[in-house]
Amino acid sequence: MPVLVITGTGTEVGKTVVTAAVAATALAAGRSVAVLKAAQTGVGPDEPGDAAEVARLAGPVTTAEPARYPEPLAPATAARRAGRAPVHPHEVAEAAAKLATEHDLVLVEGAGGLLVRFDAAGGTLADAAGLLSAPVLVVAPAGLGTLNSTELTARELRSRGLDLAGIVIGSWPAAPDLAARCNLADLPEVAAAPLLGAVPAGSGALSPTAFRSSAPHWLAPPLDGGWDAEAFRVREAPPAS
Ligand SMILES: Nc1ncnc2c1ncn2[C@@H]1O[C@H](COP(=O)(O)OP(=O)(O)OP(=O)(O)O)[C@@H](O)[C@H]1O
Ligand SMILES: C[C@H](N)[C@H](N)CCCCCC(=O)O
Ligand SMILES: [Mg+2]
Repeated sequence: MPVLVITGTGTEVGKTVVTAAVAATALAAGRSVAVLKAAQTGVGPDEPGDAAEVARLAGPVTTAEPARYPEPLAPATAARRAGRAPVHPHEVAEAAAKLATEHDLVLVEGAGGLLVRFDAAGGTLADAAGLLSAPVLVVAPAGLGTLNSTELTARELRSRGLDLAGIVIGSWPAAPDLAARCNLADLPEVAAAPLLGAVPAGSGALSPTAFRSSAPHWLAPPLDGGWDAEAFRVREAPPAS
């Protein structure tokens, strides 16, 4: 069951653009792809959510969005304020496991960072990744401040026994400053995981055609065009649904 959970050091770090780059690369390698936005907040009923943005940029992927709440907040807070049922981690895991029976790769994008709460019990994307035993990709900013938040995220994943697949920089500036340049060596060091790519700043504004042809060049193995589905295979059986 090939599932890759995509989290970040926080919100607005480029998770959706990185998810689109991984999806486009997998599609270019001839794989079928599903994108599950675990919980979408801050988007109105008729607006495109993150999964739709991935499809726009990457191409024909199956999209899934178990729940959407209008206010731009953590899912647990947005659900509570909307008077609606929250999304529980086991529901995210079950949805991903089902999609994985029908696709070569399932990408699960969280909302904000790893420990953002989905429900009132404190369930998070980390819990969903644990239920799936799926590897987790961490999207990080390029510049000053990223070392601390990336190491905290990596430590939390390890403390839960989760597999940190690697780091991808969500928005690599055209003119990287000293901190960004140093971070190319320091990010994999503090995360104790490989740097698996960097998506150039502004890539989300490329035409879909340009995005799809460029995306494989932004990513390193096993995310690049060489494609190794085994890298995303979960370690254990999925939860019963
Ligand atoms: N490489 C990039 N190219 C163009 N725009 C980018 C890039 N990375 C990030 N952005 C922009 O920065 C903002 C945040 O990116 P994105 O929506 O991918 O964040 P996110 O980490 O997915 O946040 P969320 O927690 O809301 O899912 C968006 O406005 C997006 O257009
Ligand atoms: C609305 C936003 N774009 C995301 N969907 C949700 C981000 C929640 C972040 C909560 C937090 O860490 O403080
Ligand atoms: Mg997003």
